[in-house]
Amino acid sequence: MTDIKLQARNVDVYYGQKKAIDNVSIDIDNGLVTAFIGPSGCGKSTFLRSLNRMNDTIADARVTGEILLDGEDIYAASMDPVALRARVGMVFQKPNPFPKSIYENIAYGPRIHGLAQGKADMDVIVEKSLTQAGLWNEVKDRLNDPGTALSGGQQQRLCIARAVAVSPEVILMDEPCSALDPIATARIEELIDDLRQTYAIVIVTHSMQQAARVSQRTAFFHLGVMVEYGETSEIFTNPREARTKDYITGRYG
Ligand SMILES: Nc1ncnc2c1ncn2[C@@H]1O[C@H](COP(=O)(O)OP(=O)(O)OP(=O)(O)O)[C@@H](O)[C@H]1O
Repeated sequence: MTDIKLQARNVDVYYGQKKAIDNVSIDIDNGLVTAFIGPSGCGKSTFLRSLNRMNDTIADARVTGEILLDGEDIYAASMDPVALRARVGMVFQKPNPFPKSIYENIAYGPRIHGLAQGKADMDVIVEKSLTQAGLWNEVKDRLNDPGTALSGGQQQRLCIARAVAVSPEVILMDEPCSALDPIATARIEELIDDLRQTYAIVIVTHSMQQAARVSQRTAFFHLGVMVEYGETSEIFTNPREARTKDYITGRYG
């Protein structure tokens, strides 16, 4: 049985006159990792950003169609984009900790969203978030050190801890390992598998191997169109569309 978290219906995304996403409809399930793959410039990141209205921050970007979170239209006038981005969190390509302490990196979001009753409560949230991101043991004795002093892989786990600290429902990841070495990448991939028990996860990746390792569903994009979407194992072993097959067999990319 599927448990749909996000539904996109006939979504187009424009940058000025240019259409970057053309009529994409997709259901994204709870409890699963969904990977977006496709050649550079096919619109993966653009579509990902439409799922939590990050495109609102780009001056000439425009989204049409419908995106529903638990059946609720995220582009409705009544939807507060800041509250939405707490529910649908995002982790970026390059780790981007705030220039603050490790503790403050985590505490910032819960504080602005009023999620902690006091210091003791905040300490619990900080510990829980860092534990979920697999970072607690490495940083528990230096919570006042700057987040930027951590290694790249640790910084990315700090950013994941920051996203989970506000109790999101969905986590969007835009090539979260592209700046990391193979060992740090493996840790993030393990973490993604743990996190999917709690959050719906959508990951954009350049790496087909990574998509095959971490995801249960894969959507293949090409030239702004979602060509094919299905079970990851099917997409990689038995794609329906010739364009998918050409991509996964390395004919272009
Ligand atoms: N801020 C922007 N303004 C104008 N055009 C943009 C903007 N961002 C992306 N585009 C264009 O939209 C198209 C889709 O880009 P997007 O970054 O979403 O693709 P992508 O599949 O994520 O690519 P990559 O894998 O290289 O990151 C491209 O033609 C790109 O040039």
